[in-house]
Amino acid sequence: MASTAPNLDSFDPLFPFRIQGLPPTMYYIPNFISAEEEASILSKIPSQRWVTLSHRRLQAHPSTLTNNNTLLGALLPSYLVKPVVERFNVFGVFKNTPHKEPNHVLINEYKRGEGIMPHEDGAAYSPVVATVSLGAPICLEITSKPAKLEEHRSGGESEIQGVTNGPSPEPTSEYNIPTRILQEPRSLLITTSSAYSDLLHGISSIEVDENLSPDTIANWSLLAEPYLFKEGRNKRRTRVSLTYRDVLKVSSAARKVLGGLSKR
Ligand SMILES: O=C(O)CCC(=O)C(=O)O
Ligand SMILES: [Fe+2]
Repeated sequence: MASTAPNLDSFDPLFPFRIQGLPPTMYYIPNFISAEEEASILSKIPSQRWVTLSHRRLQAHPSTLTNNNTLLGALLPSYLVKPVVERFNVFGVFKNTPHKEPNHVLINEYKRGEGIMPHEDGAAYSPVVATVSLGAPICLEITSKPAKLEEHRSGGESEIQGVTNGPSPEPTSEYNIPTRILQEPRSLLITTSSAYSDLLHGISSIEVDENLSPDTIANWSLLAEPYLFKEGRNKRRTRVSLTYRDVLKVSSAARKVLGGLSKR
C-alpha cells in the first residue's frame, strides 16, 4: 500500500532559505553563527597575513592557489573549521562537490567606502561558494554577465546599450536582476549552480547603502533584523567576509613531503 506520509528523507534543509527571484540557486541563512562565535573568529584572524589591495584587504587559507589554479593540499586552520564547516555539513552545503567540504577560504575586509568590482569566481572552484559575514552589514550587487545580456537582448540585432557602461537597470530575464543581497553580520550566503556561473557579484565602494526596501533587496524577507534598515540606509562599518570554496585541483605534494618526514 502506498504511504501518504511525507518523505522526510528528501527534505532539503536549505529549502526555507532560498532567495526568490534569482536563477538557481542562492540561499541566505540569517544568524548562521552566534555573536560569541563571530567575536571569536574575528579575534583569531592573523593580522600579519593581510595582503592590501586598492579597495580592500585579503588573506587566503591555507594558501593562495598556484598559477594553474592548484591548491597545495593542507588543512584549514581550526578557527575556520569549527563551528562553520561543521554546520555546513548539517545543511549539506558542500555535499555535491568533489571533496564534499571546503578546502579553501578567502578572507576579505572592507572598511567604510571600500568594495570589490563585479566579477565571477570562476572555474578553479566547484560551483558552490559559502560566505559568512562578520562585523557589519553590506550590500552585495548581483548583475548579469555582459555576454548573457548580449545573448538575451540582441537576437542578432546591433549594438547593446549598457554593456560598456555597466549592467542595465532593466530586468534582463524572468529574474529580478540586477538586484542586491543585504548580508547581515553572522549570516551565511550560499551561491550555487547557474547563480554561480551566470551572474556577477560585487560590492560598491560607497559609504552608505541606500534605498533599502523589500522591493530593492532580494533577501529582505529572510533578514534577521530588517527594522535596522527602516530608514532605507546602511551606513557602512568594517565588514569581514569568509568565503568558503572547494578547489577542484589539489596537489598532494606538500602532504607527501610531510608524510615522508613523519615516517622517520
Ligand atoms: O566579500 C564578499 O562577500 C564577496 C567576496 C568575493 O566575491 C570574493 O572573494 O570572490
Ligand atoms: Fe567573488
